[in-house]
Amino acid sequence: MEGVDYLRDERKKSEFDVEAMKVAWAGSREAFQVSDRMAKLVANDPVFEKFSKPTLGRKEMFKNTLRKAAYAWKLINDLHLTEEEAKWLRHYIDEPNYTDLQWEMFVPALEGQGSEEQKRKWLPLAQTMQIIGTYAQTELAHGSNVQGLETTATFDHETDQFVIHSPTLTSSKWWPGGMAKVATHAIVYARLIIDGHFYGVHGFIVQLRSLEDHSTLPGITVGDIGMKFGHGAYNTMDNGVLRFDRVRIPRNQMLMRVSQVTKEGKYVQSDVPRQLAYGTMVSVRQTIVSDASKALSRAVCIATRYSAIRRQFGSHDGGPETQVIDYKTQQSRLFPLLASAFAFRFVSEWLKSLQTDVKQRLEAKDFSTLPEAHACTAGLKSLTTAATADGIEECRKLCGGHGYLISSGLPELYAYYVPACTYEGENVVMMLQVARFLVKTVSEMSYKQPVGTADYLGRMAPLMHNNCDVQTAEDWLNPSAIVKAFETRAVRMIVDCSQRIAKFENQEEGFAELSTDLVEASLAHCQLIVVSTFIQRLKQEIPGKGVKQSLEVLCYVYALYLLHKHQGDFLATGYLTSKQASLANDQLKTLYSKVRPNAIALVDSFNHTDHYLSSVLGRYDGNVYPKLYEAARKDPLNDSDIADGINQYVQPILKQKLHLAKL
Ligand SMILES: CC/C=C\C/C=C\C/C=C\C/C=C\CC/C=C/C(=O)SCCNC(=O)CCNC(=O)[C@H](O)C(C)(C)COP(=O)(O)OP(=O)(O)OC[C@H]1O[C@@H](n2cnc3c(N)ncnc32)[C@H](O)[C@@H]1OP(=O)(O)O
Ligand SMILES: Cc1cc2nc3c(=O)[nH]c(=O)nc-3n(C[C@H](O)[C@H](O)[C@H](O)COP(=O)(O)OP(=O)(O)OC[C@H]3O[C@@H](n4cnc5c(N)ncnc54)[C@H](O)[C@@H]3O)c2cc1C
Repeated sequence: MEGVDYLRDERKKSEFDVEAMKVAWAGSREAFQVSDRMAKLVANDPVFEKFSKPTLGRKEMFKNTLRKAAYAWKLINDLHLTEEEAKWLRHYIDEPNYTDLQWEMFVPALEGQGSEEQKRKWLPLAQTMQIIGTYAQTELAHGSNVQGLETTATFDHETDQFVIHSPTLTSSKWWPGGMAKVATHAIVYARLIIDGHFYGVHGFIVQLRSLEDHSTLPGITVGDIGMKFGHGAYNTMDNGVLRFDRVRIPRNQMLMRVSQVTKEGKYVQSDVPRQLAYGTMVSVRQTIVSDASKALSRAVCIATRYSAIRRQFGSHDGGPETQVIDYKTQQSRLFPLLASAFAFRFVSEWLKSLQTDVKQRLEAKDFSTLPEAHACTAGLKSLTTAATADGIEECRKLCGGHGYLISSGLPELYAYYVPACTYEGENVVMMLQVARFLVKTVSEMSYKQPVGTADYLGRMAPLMHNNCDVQTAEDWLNPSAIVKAFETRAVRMIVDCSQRIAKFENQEEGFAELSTDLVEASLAHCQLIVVSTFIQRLKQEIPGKGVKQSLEVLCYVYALYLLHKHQGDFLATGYLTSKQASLANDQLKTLYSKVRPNAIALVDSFNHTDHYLSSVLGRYDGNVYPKLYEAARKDPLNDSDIADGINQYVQPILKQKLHLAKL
């Protein structure tokens, strides 16, 4: 039997309706149709071919990506694609480039932080790509600490302009995507100075390049920051360094939704919180959570299909060896990742709806849910990107030696994905933001009832004193037992930290001293959100034979896997006995055997095309070995029998050996 037959047999074992599961994964039939259409459009167009990428040099690779981005823009216009379709099209092209910054950061920054007048002027230009923008916040010496940025924007009364300046080497803008070679404009974050007084960091629209010939404008020095981790992965992007030598921009190019500077040089703070200036980061963090489920599902799809094809040991009387997916150890590494992909998918949908709600409230001048939205996006960004990056690497290992080949698709995916742990808020820094929110919520509870994702903190008394009543492994198949366990663990960890901080004379010092425990407490809170969201999603109608049941199994796998992984927390907080933790682990093993027959169908439900996966190991048809062989044959080193350099550097050594032998 060949890999093709193995996957065919696996698909026959499925206990649920795969087409219905595809819809559940996508969120709705319409969402499925849009993404499916765009995936096929990209996969079937030779312009978007990407197998040659690993063999290209940096310049060729960059140019190739520019060509694809230009072609994609033409398709978007020629085919009159909707915003949603265009987003999926860019996603499936699967090459980081300047358009990510244009659509995910530059346009949202104009939308979220521009005044109505500024939006009228700049948005049409950006939306039609008459200008190309980037988001220039991070500097050589400051990224996480936004208030520590050094670039200055000094108001000049006489000319009614701001003077944008890089006073030091360390103030050079460093990292912004698309900035080195493509962006014509940037939203530059700088310290606003009026009459020698500092008014905080604000965003300014600054033109970097001529719209006529693309040359850099006077006073601007811009370039690429150099090659990044992984060959093809993120090197299609021109992350840049940028310096300003007293560049002048009109006053009305400071983003003025949150605060304004008048012609007289007066600083006016609107009646909106200054944190709204960080709004672009909040909205991108939500997109990053959604992207995590896509990246993890991609790695899991490859590792699961290959695990069903790969056989090692266990052959008796010349029969076939055991499929590696049947090893319990393989299942215990793979199936929690499969479950996590679904969990992240559902939490990202929930986060999107939370954000829509916050946006509507902001328009009505209700800012009450802003801190919670910030904590949720920051925390879930951190949780999902960390788990996804680790998960991709685990999938690579699950594929044994072949996982190390570029043709497996996994090394490039990892290298492309791992910076998500750093950009848009370094993950530990983000978890500390969650901790601030939680500690503050606890400290305000005497006069303010916690709501939303923190409402369980308001049920502190019972949660602090109750004990788990699970007695059998079966008892763990109960959503309320699971939620109660996660709530209790989180509440006890948060309260413990809060009480210990309160003992410090200086609360900031206490927070810093306890920061490692606080990060763990924040993680417990965020895991509770993901687990609860999964459980809530299952309360909704989910059509299709066996779909809901399969998702229920995955939900339990996700929750009990976390419980097992963090059993130290659950035991230390005194809610569980070691016997109950061990029963959870027993149940987890039973659940793996329920996932097993459905594993291939579950990864088919992601609806990933072979083009998107770009993996010989993850091919839909399972024809792995012939295609691995074919891919290897295509390596440039195999172009000739005697490679360049052999005659020059190897033959002389061999000949020298002959000479020595004669002696
Ligand atoms: C191809 C890529 C693959 C996948 C990508 C997929 C999708 C993504 C799409 C596109 C992206 C493409 C490529 C990535 C490009 C990357 C871009 C970037 O990285 S841009 C730069 C991002 N930088 C950061 O995120 C910096 C992180 N730092 C901060 O956010 C803040 O400074 C920090 C939160 C650390 C706050 O520091 P602090 O000094 O404490 O804050 P401050 O005094 O300013 O504020 C205090 C007060 O405000 C609260 N607060 C902070 N932030 C927010 C917020 N955003 N909203 C609401 N409230 C906020 C803070 O908690 C505090 O509150 P309290 O006073 O304690 O109550
Ligand atoms: C691929 C990529 C693309 C990017 N694109 C852009 C872009 O388009 N525009 C842009 O402006 N920026 C961009 N960035 C920059 C990115 O946003 C920053 O790198 C990120 O915000 C982290 O900041 P940092 O580099 O200053 O890390 P640092 O803050 O210096 O982190 C270094 C270490 O210090 C720790 N640390 C920092 N502060 C604390 C604290 N208070 N408590 C405890 N530990 C702490 C961190 O946990 C980390 O371990 C990009 C970065 C990458 C990698």
